[in-house]
Amino acid sequence: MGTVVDSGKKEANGSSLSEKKATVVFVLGGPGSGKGTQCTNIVEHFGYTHLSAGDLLRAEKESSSENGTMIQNMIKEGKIVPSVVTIKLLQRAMQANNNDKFLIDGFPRNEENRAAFESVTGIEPEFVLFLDCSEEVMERRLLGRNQGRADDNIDTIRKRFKVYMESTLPVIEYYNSKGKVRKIDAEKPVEEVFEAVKSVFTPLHEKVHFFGRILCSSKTRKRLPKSVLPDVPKKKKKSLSPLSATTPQATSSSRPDQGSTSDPAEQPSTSAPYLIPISQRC
Ligand SMILES: Nc1ncnc2c1ncn2[C@@H]1O[C@H](COP(=O)(O)OP(=O)(O)O)[C@@H](O)[C@H]1O
Ligand SMILES: O=c1ccn([C@@H]2O[C@H](COP(=O)(O)OP(=O)(O)O)[C@@H](O)[C@H]2O)c(=O)[nH]1
Repeated sequence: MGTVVDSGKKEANGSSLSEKKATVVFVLGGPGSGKGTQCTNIVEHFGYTHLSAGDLLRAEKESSSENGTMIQNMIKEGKIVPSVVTIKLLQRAMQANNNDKFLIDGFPRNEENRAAFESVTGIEPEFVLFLDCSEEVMERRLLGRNQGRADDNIDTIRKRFKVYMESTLPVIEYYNSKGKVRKIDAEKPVEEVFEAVKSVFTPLHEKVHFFGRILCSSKTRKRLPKSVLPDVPKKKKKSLSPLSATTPQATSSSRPDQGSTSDPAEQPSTSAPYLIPISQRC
């Protein structure tokens, strides 16, 4: 669960996020990829608290005389608000909530956001849900969103795409190099995207720890896509190729767009097929 690397980090009100042992999942993807839409579904099914960095900033813009104008200008220009402001809002929201599972939507947007969040809160994400979508589809969705947002116009949308490509994709690459990215095809209809999202979250909530490994129930195993599980030999017979087991990498890859990790430490046990290393998240 969202690794707490430092229990000494305190927010202004004196209580520590680390003490809450918060599980954090970052939800990333371009503007209009469907982050907010899928977060709503995840909240309903898996009991997370949804924190949209953009929503928090928009609320702060309305209430803060100190930062209101700055936030308004940054959003209008599609720029990234300084980490210190966004992280304070996220910390406050997490502290104010009794839940210990948070979906942080639309953050971190750049390397500075990422490093500052980890250093200030002492929390690393459990994983990063990456909603992958083409600019063409995202642009169409944003222009049809109709929520009266100051940044859903074609000029600002183009600027947001540029910032996303230049600043946010490197963050996704960073987490991918750590095996933490779960990539989803976000161009499909909402329900189909959520089916894929569910297959990422479900094992996390049904796992049973067993000597440092995760034991999947056969029920869970039946629901998992074949590609995320190692092969299960029907009978105990000698394999011609002991290294031929499928690696459970359907939703995670060594780059967001391709491939899989080849780290032997990350490979599943082929001798005990129902026991899967924790790092493979079932
Ligand atoms: N899979 C989808 N297919 C079609 N439209 C979608 C899909 N997901 C979201 N939308 C719509 O696209 C718009 C942007 O979605 P939203 O969840 O607000 O994206 P984000 O939070 O990533 O900016 C909304 O109007 C939403 O209803
Ligand atoms: O961590 C964040 C999240 C959002 N924003 C600003 O808020 C805008 C809207 O972000 P949101 O996530 O609400 O919408 P999206 O662009 O993903 O549709 C962005 O373009 C940024 O200007 C920011 O500066 N930092």
